[in-house]
Amino acid sequence: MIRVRDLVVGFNDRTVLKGLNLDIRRAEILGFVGPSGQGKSVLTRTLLGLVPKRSGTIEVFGEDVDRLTLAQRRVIERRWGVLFQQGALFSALTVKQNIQVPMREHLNLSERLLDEFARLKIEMVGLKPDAADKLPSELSGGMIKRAALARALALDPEVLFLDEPTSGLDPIGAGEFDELVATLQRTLGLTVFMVTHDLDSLYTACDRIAALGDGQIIAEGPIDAMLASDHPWLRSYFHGKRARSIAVPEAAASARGLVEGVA
Ligand SMILES: Nc1ncnc2c1ncn2[C@@H]1O[C@H](COP(=O)(O)OP(=O)(O)OP(=O)(O)O)[C@@H](O)[C@H]1O
Repeated sequence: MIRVRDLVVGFNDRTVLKGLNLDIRRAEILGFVGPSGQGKSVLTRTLLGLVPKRSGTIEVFGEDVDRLTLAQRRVIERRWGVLFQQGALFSALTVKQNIQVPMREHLNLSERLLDEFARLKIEMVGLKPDAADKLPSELSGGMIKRAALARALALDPEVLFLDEPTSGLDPIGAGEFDELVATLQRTLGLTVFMVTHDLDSLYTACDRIAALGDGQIIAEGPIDAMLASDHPWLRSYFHGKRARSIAVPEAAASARGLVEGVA
């Protein structure tokens, strides 16, 4: 779906991505991890064409992005949806109006259809219908994320880019959001690229994980491959103190389930 080869991206005298290779496969949820400040957001923004690359190739839907005309580029932009880290809803617009922004930009629809489609997206992300006319300031953190997701889905994208979608949510809210993304991915056949620091998301929602370190992919594969890696950062990330509280060994987890079940 997306193929990145030898990608180099930098700012002034700092090179952030140093010959990075990555494939995002159709209909998978790919989790993207790595230490802070390594360039996860920079990669996302480069894939979206918001940051220029120094060299390398990016193919999206089989097309080399360097060879696209402006019109072709706009067609591709309609095929992806984006949810940035800072929610980024327009604060002066209601949820419905926010969702309709990309629709108005790319489609020529009647007001009646715009309302109908917005209503549908609101329902898809599990918000109540009355959320439509609320302003972002009237919503909880979890509802804002859902509204931003509804806007990312506005044009029925094939690929969804999520930059730390669960940051700022409590564990229950984060878990519910992961479940929502996984359900939407399955029912709509979406391809999802998700930058995350959330270990729970990696365990429960992601089909594959790619880890960034020193400007390149240091490991790529299902969670088991991450757990087996002996790269120092991956070891401390997946086997550290925080990780151990989540990655309960299976036997212990089922035993605990039994005990809780009895109680
Ligand atoms: N527009 C820019 N101009 C100059 N430097 C930038 C720009 N955007 C990002 N950088 C730098 O690139 C590096 C990577 O930043 P990026 O935000 O991608 O990290 P990250 O891996 O997403 O971190 P985090 O996990 O903390 O969000 C940082 O050192 C950042 O300062």
